[in-house]
Amino acid sequence: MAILGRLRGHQSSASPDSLTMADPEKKPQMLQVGVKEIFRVRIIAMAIIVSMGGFIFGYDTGQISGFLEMPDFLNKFADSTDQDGKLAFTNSRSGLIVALLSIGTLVGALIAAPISDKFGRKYSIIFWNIIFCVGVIVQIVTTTKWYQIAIGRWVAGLGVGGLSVLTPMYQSETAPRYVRGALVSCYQLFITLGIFVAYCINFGTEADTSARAWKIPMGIGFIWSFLMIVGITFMQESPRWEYRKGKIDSARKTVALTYGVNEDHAEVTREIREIQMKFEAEQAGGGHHPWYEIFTGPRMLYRVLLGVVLQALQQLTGANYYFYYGTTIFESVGIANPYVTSIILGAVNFGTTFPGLYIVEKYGRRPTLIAGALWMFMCFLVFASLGHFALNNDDGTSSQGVGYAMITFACLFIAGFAMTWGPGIWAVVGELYPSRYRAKCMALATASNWLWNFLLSFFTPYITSAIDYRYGYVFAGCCFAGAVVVYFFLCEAQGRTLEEIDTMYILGVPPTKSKHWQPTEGEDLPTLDNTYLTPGARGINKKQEARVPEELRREQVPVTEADMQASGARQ
Ligand SMILES: OC[C@H]1O[C@](O)(CO)[C@@H](O)[C@@H]1O
Repeated sequence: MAILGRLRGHQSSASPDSLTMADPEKKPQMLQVGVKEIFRVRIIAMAIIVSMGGFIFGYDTGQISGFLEMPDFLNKFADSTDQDGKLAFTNSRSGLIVALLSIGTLVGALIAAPISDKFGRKYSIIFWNIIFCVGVIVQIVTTTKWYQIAIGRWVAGLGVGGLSVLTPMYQSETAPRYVRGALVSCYQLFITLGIFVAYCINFGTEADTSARAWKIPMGIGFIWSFLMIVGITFMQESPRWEYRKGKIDSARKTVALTYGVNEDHAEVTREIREIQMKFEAEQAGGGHHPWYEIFTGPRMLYRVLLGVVLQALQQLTGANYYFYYGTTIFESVGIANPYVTSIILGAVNFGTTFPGLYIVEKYGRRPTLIAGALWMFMCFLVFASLGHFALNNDDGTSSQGVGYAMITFACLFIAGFAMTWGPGIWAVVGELYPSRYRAKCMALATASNWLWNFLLSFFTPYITSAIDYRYGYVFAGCCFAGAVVVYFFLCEAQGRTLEEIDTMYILGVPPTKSKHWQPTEGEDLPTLDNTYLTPGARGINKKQEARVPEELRREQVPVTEADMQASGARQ
């Protein structure tokens, strides 16, 4: 309910008051946001269908640790034996099989932005799903070639990577503004659901020693892609993309549909006008914005680096240490059925992501991420110390009690991650950039997430062999670093419009003071990307204005009272 209140707060601070005060006769019909507006069929459908992109990501992540233990998979592809003479993978082979998906995702994420700008969000989503299916086919048709599995995982990874940029982007461009944050966070929720379902399926097929046992969970991957492709064909294209391509009527229709109102409703007029102004502002500067502006634009280098570092740190917290190697880790601490342990980890991850969606709205980005990082730091310290100092008895046998304690701390860690850094980083990175650079910057930051995902999954077997559970201290250090980075560099975005956030970065508002920073009068004009193009209109002082680059000041697109009245959106 508090989230609801907050949404209402956004709504009222953004518009209706000024509308009604200026012209009490002609009250524009701004939407009152309540439970009915939030839980509409179209919004739920968007949350489920489009978040399938996250599900596919999570399912693939969860599947692999099961494969590495599966008798039939080992029979066909293992290249070594363990101390007990049982078939096993060497570090390089298991590392490659696990990690190639991440390399593919990295490439997929990087090329997703230009493809989606050219062909649209909707068709790109279908395209990346098809690529994912091709990757699955390449893996499934082999019977003996381990490298075919590796190549297939790389191709499937391209699809997962493309979807990891497209899903949050489509959702944020299409969702009604009052549920945008929650919808984007559903992406992470579905990642965790995918991991959990994969663990359950791994468990279900564990006893199956038949020759094709491993192909069942892999083949099931098709189902999710199929559902997403079918579902998305019934959804509208992103109105922002359509507008840019000149399909203005269709864009208006989509906005009306997503808000559940008529096309002449003030909400629709306002949103279409904002899209229009943004577009015109870009055209005013010649419409050509070379890619390197993402580094040279106003405080863009700072923001690109921040996004890249935050996404890297989301991986360096060490969550995937558990998700990729969970079964292996818990077998080595003497837990009888590692599949059961994985299912517990997956369930904790999924279950605690729900409160995560609430927490990030209720307490704000900075406190959530800082507290989460410190909590994860503490959990890894204990986990690593237990593993290194207490796990083995003098006679070399594992102590089950210590093993259980380690699992408890692993669960506490995962709960902390799922409530904070899991969904939180996708949300804050999406808020860092002005619209015209968003796709490229998000692709770069997402690629950083995948790069570290790859590096960690590939090197983890080697590092664990070398330093055993002391590896946990490395993650603990990174979690601590995460708290420091957020404290010193991330501005509080809670309750702010994207334009305000942009202004805070451009003006260099100190992150520690950002929560209470108040733009001076004039702030309320819906100048969108022009935030930094219209410093005067925002009432910022001379010193602050001087920090806005000259050429951007010249690009100013005036927004007059008359303009707003004509649009019927604001007065
Ligand atoms: O929930 C855990 C999962 O979340 C991610 O960090 C993505 O946000 C994945 O890399 C990880 O497997």
